[in-house]
Amino acid sequence: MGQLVNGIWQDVWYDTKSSNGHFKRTAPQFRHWVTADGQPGPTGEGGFKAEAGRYHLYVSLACPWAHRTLLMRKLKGLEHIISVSVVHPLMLEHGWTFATDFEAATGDKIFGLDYLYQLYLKAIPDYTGRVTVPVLWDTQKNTIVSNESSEIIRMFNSAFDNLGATPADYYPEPLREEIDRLNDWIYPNVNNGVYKAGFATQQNAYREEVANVFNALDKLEDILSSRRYLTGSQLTEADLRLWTTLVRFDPVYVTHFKCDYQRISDYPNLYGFLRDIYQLPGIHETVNFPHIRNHYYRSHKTINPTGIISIGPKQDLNAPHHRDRRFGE
Ligand SMILES: N[C@@H](CCC(=O)N[C@@H](CS)C(=O)NCC(=O)O)C(=O)O
Repeated sequence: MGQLVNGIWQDVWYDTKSSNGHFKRTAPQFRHWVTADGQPGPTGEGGFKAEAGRYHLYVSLACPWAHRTLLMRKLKGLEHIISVSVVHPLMLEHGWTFATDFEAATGDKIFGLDYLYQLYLKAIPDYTGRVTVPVLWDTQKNTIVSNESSEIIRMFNSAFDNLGATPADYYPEPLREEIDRLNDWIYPNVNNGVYKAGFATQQNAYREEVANVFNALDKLEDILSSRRYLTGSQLTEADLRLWTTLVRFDPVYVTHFKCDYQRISDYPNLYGFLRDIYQLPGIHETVNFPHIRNHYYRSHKTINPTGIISIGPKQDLNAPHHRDRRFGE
C-alpha cells in the first residue's frame, strides 16, 4: 500500500489523523473519455475514439470499483473488443502487483510490468497520487484514458455500440435523473461507506460511518420491496454499482470492516436482489471470492495484522430468488 510522489513510489498507509479518524478517498486524476467518434467527453481531452483492440482494462477481481467495469464489459459483450489484465489479489508494500502466483492473476499482458505503479509512470513519469484500479489504458497513445470506474462504465455502455457491442442501455435517458440521484447517496453511504467504517481509527468516526451504512441499507431494503431493481423493472448502472458492494458484504465487510449490525442475508429484499443479479447470464463469471477474500483480509495489515482469513458465511447465491415472478417479469 502506498502512493507515487513526483514519480517515486512511497509505501505509506492512508492518513486518517488529519480528519479525526475518518478515511477520505482521493479523487482520480485521469478523466478522458473514449467516445464513438473521438470527440472529447464530459471531461479531459478528445482523441480517444472507440476502436476494437485499442483499449486495455487493468482490474483487480477483488476491487468493487474494478468489478463494475468487468460487469459492464460482460453485459455489453465487449470481451472481444477490450482485453483485460488482472492484478494479484495482495496489495502490499509495492501496491498492486502483476505477480502471477495466484489463480486468475494474469500478469501485465501489455508490457509485462511488475507493478501497477509502473504503468502510471508510463503515462506521467513524475505522477503524484494514488495508484488505483481500474485503469483503462490506450495502447495507441500509450497513456491512461481513465482511472475512474463510474466514467469507464458509462463509456462501455455506449461508446462501442457501432463496433458490435450488445445492444442494451444501462443509463437510459428517461431514467438518468433517477439513476444519478440513487448513485449520489449510495456511493458515499454504501460503496464507500463500508470502507469509511472499516478504516475509521476513532470510535466516534466508526460509529457515525457504520450508522450511515445501515441507514442506507434499510432505505434500499424498502425500495427493493416494491420493485425488482432500483428504478423499476429495468436493470441499470445504479443496480450494478450497488451490487458489487452487496456481493462482498457478508463474505468480507461484516467482519473485516466491522459492518456487523446485520448481514445482507438478514434483509429479504436485498438478499433476493443480490441473488437475482448473481444469477443473470454471465454475471457469476465476474465474481472471484478467493481474490476478494484474500485481498481484504491479507492486504490491510493495519486492521487485520495476522492476515487470517475468516471462515466466511454459509451463503448460497444460486438459491432461488423469485423476484422475476414476484414483480411480474
Ligand atoms: N475512484 C476510483 C476508486 C478506485 C479505488 O479506490 N480502487 C482501490 C481498490 S478497491 C485501489 O486501487 N486502491 C489503491 C489505493 O488506494 O492505493 C474508481 O471508482 O475507479
